[in-house]
Amino acid sequence: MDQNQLKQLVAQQAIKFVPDDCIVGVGTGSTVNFFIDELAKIKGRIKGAVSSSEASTKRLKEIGIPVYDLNTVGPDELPVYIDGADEVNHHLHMIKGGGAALTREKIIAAVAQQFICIADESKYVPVLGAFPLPVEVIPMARSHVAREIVKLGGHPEWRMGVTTDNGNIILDVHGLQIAEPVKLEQQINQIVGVVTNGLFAQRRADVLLLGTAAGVKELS
Ligand SMILES: O=C[C@H](O)[C@H](O)[C@H](O)COP(=O)(O)O
Repeated sequence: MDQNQLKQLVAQQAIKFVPDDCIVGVGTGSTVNFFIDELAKIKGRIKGAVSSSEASTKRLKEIGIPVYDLNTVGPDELPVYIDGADEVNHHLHMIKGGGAALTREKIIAAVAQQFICIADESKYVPVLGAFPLPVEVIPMARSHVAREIVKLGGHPEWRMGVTTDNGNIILDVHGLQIAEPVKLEQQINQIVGVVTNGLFAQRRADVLLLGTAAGVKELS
């Protein structure tokens, strides 16, 4: 099976976590795009979605799924958030933000009762950090944040030409072997000018659906 087939497989499995009549949290990325295709097949049994990016919102609307403003949706109405990851470890800590949607993703993940991560097996790693850690930064703070990240041992690189849905820039931090994800997530978020970073460790996934050649493995 190729990578896209594995992504489709986990997207199909994720549907079983979507209760009837609910509002479902929808992430961003190529794996989630397969999930949106699956949602199209069951759209009659859900109320709608909240979305973590303009790109996912557009896809959801195209297939006729109503997209709610998160401010009008409480945790009781949001049983599940489904999203991909760039890397995930056995604690279900993740690196996210390869598609620059990390901040809205983290906000929806904070509200949802359950976070289901869907990923193909290439994303499953023993130690996070080979994938450069995305950090969303207020544009005027770019150089300051970059200098502070160097003090933490990282090598930040400005993702040129990319503006997030929130009007900010992304620094991709190379060279980190992330032994303590919760601590590093906090340290980077404390730098003035950082909106948030792509470590999802304080709020990790509750369930990982991992697409492998032998089928979908469920870890929790
Ligand atoms: O900003 C993007 C998100 O965090 C994605 O969920 C992540 O990059 C994984 O995307 P993909 O499913 O395309 O590998």
